[in-house]
Amino acid sequence: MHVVVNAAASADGKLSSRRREQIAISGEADFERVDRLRAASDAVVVGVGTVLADDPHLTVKDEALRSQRCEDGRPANPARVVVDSSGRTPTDAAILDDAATTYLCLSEEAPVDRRMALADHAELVTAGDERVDLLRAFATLQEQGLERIMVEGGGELIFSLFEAGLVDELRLFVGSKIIGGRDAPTLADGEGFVADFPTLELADVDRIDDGVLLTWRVDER
Ligand SMILES: NC(=O)C1=CN([C@@H]2O[C@H](COP(=O)(O)OP(=O)(O)OC[C@H]3O[C@@H](n4cnc5c(N)ncnc54)[C@H](OP(=O)(O)O)[C@@H]3O)[C@@H](O)[C@H]2O)C=CC1
Ligand SMILES: Nc1nc(O)c(N)c(N[C@@H]2O[C@H](COP(=O)(O)O)[C@@H](O)[C@H]2O)n1
Repeated sequence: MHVVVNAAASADGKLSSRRREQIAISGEADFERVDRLRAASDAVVVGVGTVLADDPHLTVKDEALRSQRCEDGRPANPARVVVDSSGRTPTDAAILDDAATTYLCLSEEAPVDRRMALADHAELVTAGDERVDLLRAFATLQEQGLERIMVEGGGELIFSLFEAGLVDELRLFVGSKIIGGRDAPTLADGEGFVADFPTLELADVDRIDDGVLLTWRVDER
């Protein structure tokens, strides 16, 4: 399995505002790059915080890229995955439509009524007692044949994936906006590290529009 975290941060390092509303940090060229990365992936992963904030669809937008996937014998869109301990994903969320298979990674905490409501819309994976055990959940995804994984956020999930040692690569677009706010989400939120900080090796720097795409490989821990 190869896990790529892709996100867009403002010049001051925020993924969105303190209102946790979706903000277009990427410009047209970067959104096209993100679309190509989605098209090259077997699954696109987000945390339930992103589903509740953004109601994302997480499909490939370019029809030519979807057609190419079909010609290659793959589904038109990659699978979608939500990390959602207690099954808070609304049943009318865009991510649960018929455009792609969706996996909901739950923990044992998820109430039976939520499981029953969601089972009609998604494949349910249970891993972990309270929060989702990411190592076990990702192992189950791999058993389903999902090898090329793209994670789109948000900051809580990205921190936990670094903590679990699951990230192989980080692609961060830094855009030309200042968002500010001490409570605005950043790339890696959660508890934060105080020692054993994950370290990165810079692989590429590309200018895109008025921003910069930084590609790092994550060192083994
Ligand atoms: N600019 C960008 O590229 C992007 C920006 N965003 C922005 O980020 C914000 C949302 O991010 P955020 O609030 O951090 O939410 P996340 O999308 O990171 O989801 C976090 C939630 O996932 C659930 N979860 C379950 N298991 C785990 C685990 N092991 N580790 C971490 N989380 C777990 C938790 O909810 P529970 O306990 O209920 O399971 C947790 O609160 C929005 O404002 C959105 O717009 C999002 C993506 C990309
Ligand atoms: N790459 C990128 N740049 C930005 O500026 C963004 N705001 C995001 N957000 C992510 O994209 C998801 C929306 O996907 P759909 O268009 O609905 O398919 C959103 O939920 C964030 O994960 N990404």
